Amino acid sequence: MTERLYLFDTTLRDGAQTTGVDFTLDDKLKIAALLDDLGLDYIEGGYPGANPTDTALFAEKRSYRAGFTAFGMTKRAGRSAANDPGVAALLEAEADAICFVAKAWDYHVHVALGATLDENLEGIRDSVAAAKARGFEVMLDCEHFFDGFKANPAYALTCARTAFEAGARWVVLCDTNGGTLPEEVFEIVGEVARHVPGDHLGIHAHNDTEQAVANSLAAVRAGCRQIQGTMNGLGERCGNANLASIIPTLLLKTAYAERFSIGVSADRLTHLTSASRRLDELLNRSPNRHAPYVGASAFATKAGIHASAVMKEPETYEHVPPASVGNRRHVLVSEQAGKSNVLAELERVGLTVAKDDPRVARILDEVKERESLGYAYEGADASFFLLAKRMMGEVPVFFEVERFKVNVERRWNALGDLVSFSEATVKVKVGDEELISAAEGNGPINALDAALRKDLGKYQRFIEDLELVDFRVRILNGGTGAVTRVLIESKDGQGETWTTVGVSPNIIDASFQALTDSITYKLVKDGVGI
Ligand SMILES: CC(=O)SCCNC(=O)CCNC(=O)[C@H](O)C(C)(C)COP(=O)(O)OP(=O)(O)OC[C@H]1O[C@@H](n2cnc3c(N)ncnc32)[C@H](O)[C@@H]1OP(=O)(O)O
Ligand SMILES: CC(=O)C(=O)O
Repeated sequence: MTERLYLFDTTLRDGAQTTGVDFTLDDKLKIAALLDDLGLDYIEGGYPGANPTDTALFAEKRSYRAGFTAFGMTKRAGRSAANDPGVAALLEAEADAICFVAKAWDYHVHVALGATLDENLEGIRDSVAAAKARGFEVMLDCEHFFDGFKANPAYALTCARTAFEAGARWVVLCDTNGGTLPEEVFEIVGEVARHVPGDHLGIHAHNDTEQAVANSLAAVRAGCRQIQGTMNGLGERCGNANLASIIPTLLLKTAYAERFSIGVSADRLTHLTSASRRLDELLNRSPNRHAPYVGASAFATKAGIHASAVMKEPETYEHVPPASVGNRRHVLVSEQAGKSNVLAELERVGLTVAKDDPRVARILDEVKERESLGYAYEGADASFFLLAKRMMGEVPVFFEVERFKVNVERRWNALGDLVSFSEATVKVKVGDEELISAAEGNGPINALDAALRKDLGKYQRFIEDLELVDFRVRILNGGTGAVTRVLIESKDGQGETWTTVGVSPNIIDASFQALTDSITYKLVKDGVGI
């Protein structure tokens, strides 16, 4: 018989306190739908009354499987809950649950609130009771609980007990400053669980010593049955406990899976990677490649010795199957690679070659030689595909670039503003036909890209839907010997994306290589013949 653990997501509330993150109402609705789809038990939407977005979010009834939760402060000292505008906004919220925040550290009560310890307890008691009387499921976040417990255990415990006795379903112990260590969390939660039943206790851990996940798990082992966290670890300062790490750990690691059950099913777990990446996409943030479970590198193998074993049995270097979290295995080709990496990568890009085929060793040598010059194929699948296909003699010469020219000019315009213009000219040969195109752009690469894709003769119709979506530049070696690596991400109308690489001491030249590789890849992948 397993015990139920409840997952509480605060991406939309504590996650909104992340530097650089601003949610619109539409973002919040999309993210809430993603979280609900995963099977979380509670979604904390925000703080009604604090800002127009959150007020609008809670102005209408939202229908989620999860308990939709409004967050806010307990009543202020010197007034009743009924006369506190902040509490009133919460009581009016279209929500299933209310999560109050209250101080649990005597020092904070004195310094931050300027209230007495009893006034703070009264704030907890009256606010919880008022929300409970209105039919909400009520929770209380005990802010600074662990620091408060270390300073004055009796008072911190009294705060927790007061909330429980006033009717709070959950009393959440917060490591607000994020400096508590797992062994301390374990010990303190164990102590609290002797006064408030564990199935009413939650943990809210911040990541300031990078142990928010470990602290949450320690709290569970010590008795807490609700875990608060955020997707991708968003949150104030260094973030909150990352639910994208906690959820698979609870489901896939025997020590937890045998003891506990959660609302996320094994089937929903396979949506985790896409949920994590969609969140980043909505926030316009690059996904963390190295994120456990969901990162692009979480199941990537670079070292030749590892790749050789992974090709025989993936479990040799994987702690869980990548598909269980909706991620995938990736065997990279780099200068750390052996033939197994090349074979795996060839297979992944759809090229089947026998291990003893002499071309495999030649491709590996070429990759290593090029990586020593600054190329990186780990993130440039399409250029690797073309390199391998070219070495097999399977890439036709669709077009040859005879020359190109780029002009960048800065000048005053008629309105008296200083503006810059870029113009490019490209001369290509397609079969026997010579074509010259010119184009303007908002920068030299943009102009070059536009000129190159303006007229490719008989191939033009095949590249009309090609679009450049990202452009990344890295300077290698530094100093006078510096070379530039450019990675270009392209996309087409079929929704496919691919990345190509170019390297040169000259950034325009490196970009041009990546651009021409991108066009060639598009033609090859779409099976365009000569
Ligand atoms: C640990 C956490 O993450 S808690 C979540 C914190 N989140 C946020 O603060 C984001 C949203 N907050 C806001 O938009 C604003 O702070 C508001 C609307 C809530 C309040 O704004 P203001 O009324 O201008 O107050 P301000 O933000 O300057 O200060 C907070 C006030 O709340 C009081 N307060 C803080 N915590 C509590 C509490 N748990 N119970 C009662 N009062 C509290 C403080 O003493 C301070 O009061 P003071 O102005 O009389 O000194
Ligand atoms: C409530 C909360 O976010 C904290 O104490 O960190």
